Amino acid sequence: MPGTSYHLGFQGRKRIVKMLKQIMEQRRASSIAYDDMLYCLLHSKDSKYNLSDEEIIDQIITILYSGYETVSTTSMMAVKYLHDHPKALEELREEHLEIRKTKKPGEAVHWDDYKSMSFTRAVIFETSRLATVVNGLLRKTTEDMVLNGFTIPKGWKIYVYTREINYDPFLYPEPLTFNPWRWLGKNLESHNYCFIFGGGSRLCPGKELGLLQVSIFLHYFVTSYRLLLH
Ligand code: HEM
Repeated sequence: MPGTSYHLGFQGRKRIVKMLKQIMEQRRASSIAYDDMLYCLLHSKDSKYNLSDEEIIDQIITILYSGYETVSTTSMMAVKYLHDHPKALEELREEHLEIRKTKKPGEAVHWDDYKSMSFTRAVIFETSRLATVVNGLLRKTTEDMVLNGFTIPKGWKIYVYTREINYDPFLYPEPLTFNPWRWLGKNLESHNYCFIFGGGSRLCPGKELGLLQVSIFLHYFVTSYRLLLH
């Protein structure tokens, strides 16, 4: 219906599809070997992986949307929570200043540095939980299912509302408090109720990339800037 967000979303999608079709035409007419995903999808050597234009466009839109909105919102909310919780900000800064001590000025951080950022990872998980950047997961029943006495018929689409799980006081005591320390040493990430990155065979394929991007953003943010209260 015109005027609704849903309608605007559809219009936006039409514009992106048009742009992607133009880019694909230009790429097909060009002999340049681009080092990106669109090039790989257009030039798949194995016919088993050949996708139609429509499927390629769907893949690119999925990656653009899933990879952009999640990482940018998590980074923004982490800055907000750190601003509101100076102790957490201080501990995070210490973790990153320790890493900088092992580097020359301007030297980039490496994979091992990223793996050592345990408090940073806890800050990101706590941010994702409290802000619930992704509200829920979509699934479809492949057979009749009985849950708590209710039958969900085969073929129904289900929305698993993960905010409800993220705020469950039995799983996360004082659920509305920003407490990154709750994630340290307890293996909460691998519990079967932790759906921050989804679960099962549809688990977010960009999980580690997303965590890496937010960690690197926080590294430069806390080692290059100071947050002041006004
Ligand atoms: C903090 C960052 C991110 C969060 C919190 C996040 C969260 C999620 C969640 C909850 C799902 C649904 C999984 C399920 O249904 O079980 C998902 C799916 C997906 N994510 Fe992420 N994601 C993040 C970053 C990324 C990045 C960086 C990429 C790629 C560049 C990405 C690509 C995808 C794709 C392609 C899917 C669909 C997978 C499928 O349906 O099989 N995500 N993500």
